[in-house]
Amino acid sequence: MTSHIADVLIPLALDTAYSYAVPDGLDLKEGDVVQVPLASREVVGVVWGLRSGQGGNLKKVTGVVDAPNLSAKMRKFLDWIAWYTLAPKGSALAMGLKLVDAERAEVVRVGVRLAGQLPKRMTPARQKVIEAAQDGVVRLKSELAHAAGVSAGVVDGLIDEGTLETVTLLQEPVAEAPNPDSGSAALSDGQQAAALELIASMAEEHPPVTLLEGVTGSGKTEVYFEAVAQAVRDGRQALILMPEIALTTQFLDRFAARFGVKPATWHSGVTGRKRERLYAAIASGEVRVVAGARSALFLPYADLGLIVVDEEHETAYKQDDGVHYHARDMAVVRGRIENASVVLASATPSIESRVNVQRGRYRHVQLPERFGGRQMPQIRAVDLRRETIPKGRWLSPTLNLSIEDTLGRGEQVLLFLNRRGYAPLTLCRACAHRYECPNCSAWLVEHRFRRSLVCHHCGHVERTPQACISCGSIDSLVPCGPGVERIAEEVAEIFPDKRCVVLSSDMLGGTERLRTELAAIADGAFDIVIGTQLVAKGHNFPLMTLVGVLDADIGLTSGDPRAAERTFQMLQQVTGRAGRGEKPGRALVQTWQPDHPVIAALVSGDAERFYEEETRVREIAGLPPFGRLASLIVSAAEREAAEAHARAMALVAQPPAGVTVLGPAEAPLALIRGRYRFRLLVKTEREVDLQAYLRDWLGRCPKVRGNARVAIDVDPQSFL
Ligand SMILES: Nc1ncnc2c1ncn2[C@@H]1O[C@H](COP(=O)(O)OP(=O)(O)OP(=O)(O)O)[C@@H](O)[C@H]1O
Ligand SMILES: [Zn+2]
Repeated sequence: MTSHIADVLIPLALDTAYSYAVPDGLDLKEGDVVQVPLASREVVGVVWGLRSGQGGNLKKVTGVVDAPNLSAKMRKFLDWIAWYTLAPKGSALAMGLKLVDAERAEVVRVGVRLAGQLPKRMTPARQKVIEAAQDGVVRLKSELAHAAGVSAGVVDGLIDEGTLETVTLLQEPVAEAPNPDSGSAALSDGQQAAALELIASMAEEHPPVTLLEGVTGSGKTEVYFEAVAQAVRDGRQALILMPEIALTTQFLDRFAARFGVKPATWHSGVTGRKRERLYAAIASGEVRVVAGARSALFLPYADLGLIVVDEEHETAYKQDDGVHYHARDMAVVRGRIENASVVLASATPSIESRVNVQRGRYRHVQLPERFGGRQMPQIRAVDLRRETIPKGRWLSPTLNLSIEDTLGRGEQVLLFLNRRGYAPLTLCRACAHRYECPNCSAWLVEHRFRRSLVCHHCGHVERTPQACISCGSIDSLVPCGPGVERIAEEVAEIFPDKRCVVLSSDMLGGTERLRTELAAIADGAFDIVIGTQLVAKGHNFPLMTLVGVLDADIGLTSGDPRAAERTFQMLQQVTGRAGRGEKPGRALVQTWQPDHPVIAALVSGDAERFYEEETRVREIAGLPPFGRLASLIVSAAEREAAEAHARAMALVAQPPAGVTVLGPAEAPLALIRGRYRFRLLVKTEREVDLQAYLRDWLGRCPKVRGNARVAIDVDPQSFL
């Protein structure tokens, strides 16, 4: 008799599957979720492979867990991610395995209703229950007891007597079925043509990746909704990935207007039983459309026909801890494995996706105009070298005039500054002490409203002191530079009778409050909105006609190779919030460098010029997507340990032709959360197998000792 061996992958940072003997009589399939012994514990894992063999001295699989089987496609996807990111396979699995926790498994709900037969012995309490149940409605036992004003025992007694009968209550569906033909949108000709192109491509034998590029306010959402409708008609599932799913009330309403119901949503705020039921319903195919954050990419779809990546250029798609993956790129991989169409939507696509169009790897569908004949905003640079702004103020006279003018017409203004808090740096006027985070190499940011100094990297908070902690002087602290709170103060002084709101991700009241405020802005409840990048993305504020960018240069000076691209995208997005309603919009961009290519391209409205220039710069420098990058961060609690290990790694790098290894160098953020960081950067030509080189190199590296760690980031988006 041949017995079987199961190779079981365990969702821990382990790179190989462990072998177990399959006990007689246990019928296992690949992808089954099982329980196995590991060291002295029992853990859950997934059968990654099955083979015949004796396995005499192997430990045995304990049993099968009642959780959806992980399909071959899903396992292939997870293997691929582990290969690409160099993460342990078990860590990739951990992202894909959201187990049904047996202890919290849903209790079947039982209801009762009148069956007719009277009890042999009638009591006043029983009489009350029978009266309360007279209407024949099915109620939970506890509800009926409550309605009758008796204890649950009385209800139980009547069940035993046959007076009441029990009925298993149906669970509410996790998500209702979207109707693809519910509120068919009246698309513009341009939208119609774009939608048809997407739909046609879905029927191809190997569905392509399409870049859906449309200017801000062109109505991309309505276009990809048509592709979603097609997936639903085809009986397949659709996934819409979004960077800020928690703030998308407007989006959910638009979905409901088109499909009759809201989509299922998946993000970290969906917890407990809801999460488990959703997971199971996605695996069974019951849930047809999911709108979710990047983690929704790891759900076990039964038959995925379409993936939309909305705002595909967003940095929020990159996960920068644990498994370092980019959800946009992994969506393309998953689409290929599932034979699903992939639509990347953006008004400001990444250079990567643009180049993929040029290389013929992606299709290109464009919407060059705004929906409903609306005009793009007029954008002007305000040259800060020519403006006289009083010390401690940031709004230029030119901007102030425009604000006044706009408010005078009863329209809305957005002031954009991508800095949270009151001031990015605090120093002592007496001794020049600068307030710095004890755990990170970063200044503490003053949050005046909370009366505290906060580290934006590790969350360290201290109360803003009355006396300088260094020299003891009283009232000597000065804020340097502006954050949104400080701008709000200035605005309140200049426009005292206007309704003003500050929006940033650290707002008190959290997501719930943000949602309310965003809706209030759309309804015109505020005159002036001051916000960080949070307000720049995706929102539709119909009354907003003026956008003022307070400091367009902030992002341009960082050493990040993507600084220009990021700044361009951000400015294009935020200025794109102006003039989306009936009235035309304009934008004023305060800058010290009006001739900078990014600012010049923005003002001229010639995005093409920017893309061409930036693509050329990347090509000459051999930067992505013309070359490949990986960053290795070595960190440790002691600076010497981190540096020594990074140096030891560099010694055995042995880069072959086409590969350059730079560093180690102290990372720009040399200390985060009490860990010192050194960085090695690998740069290769495009044809080089980067992963193979990295594996080879890591194989030669000395073992990490103590608390040192090496984090590998393929295609890094952050260079801090
Ligand atoms: N076919 C349509 N019928 C009615 N309204 C539409 C239609 N298409 C778009 N709109 C409206 O036009 C506005 C802009 O659309 P949408 O938000 O989809 O633009 P977008 O291309 O996603 O822009 P951005 O990239 O700036 O977020 C919205 O208010 C939307 O409701
Ligand atoms: Zn810190």
